[in-house]
Amino acid sequence: MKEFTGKFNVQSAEIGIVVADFNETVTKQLVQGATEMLAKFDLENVDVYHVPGAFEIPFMTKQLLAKKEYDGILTLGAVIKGETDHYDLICQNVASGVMNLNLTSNIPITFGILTTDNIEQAMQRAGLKVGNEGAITAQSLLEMISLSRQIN
Ligand SMILES: Nc1c(NC[C@H](O)[C@H](O)[C@H](O)CO)[nH]c(=O)[nH]c1=O
Ligand SMILES: CC(=O)[C@@H](O)COP(=O)(O)O
Repeated sequence: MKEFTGKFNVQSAEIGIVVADFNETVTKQLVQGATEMLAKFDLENVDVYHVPGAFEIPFMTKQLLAKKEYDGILTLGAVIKGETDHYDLICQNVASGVMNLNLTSNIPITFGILTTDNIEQAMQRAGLKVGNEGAITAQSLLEMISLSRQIN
């Protein structure tokens, strides 16, 4: 039996980050967590693209897939429930948009977009008690890049 894991052939990987500035108090922490994780693997040549909100993430990601040569793309955002069903529409469409791009591109795209009931839950997942989703998503991206390199 031959097993493949994503541990960790990521030398010189070119990474793009697409981050939504909506709920910036949270998302800037996600970017920090992600960039600190990437720096642990000496990956400091990271491009960060800021979009207004999570809904704009799939479009910007699609643009990067068409115009840049990244080894992987990281999407970061924080969608926090309000009084209306706007939250549900954004979450569903952004998640399916990112997944569709994953399935049609030849590089991995990871999903670091928080979808929470309130700001407290989001902050907990941006570096407080429950870890940093940006760091977690960055590590997942590196594993996928490494795995891709092993099979290509
Ligand atoms: N309410 C949140 C939004 N809303 C904005 C949308 O993402 C989008 O920018 C707007 O509808 C214009 O197209 N975005 C978030 O990232 N987080 C939210 O909680
Ligand atoms: C996720 C959202 O779009 C949400 O924050 C908007 O709030 P509301 O539903 O109260 O308009």
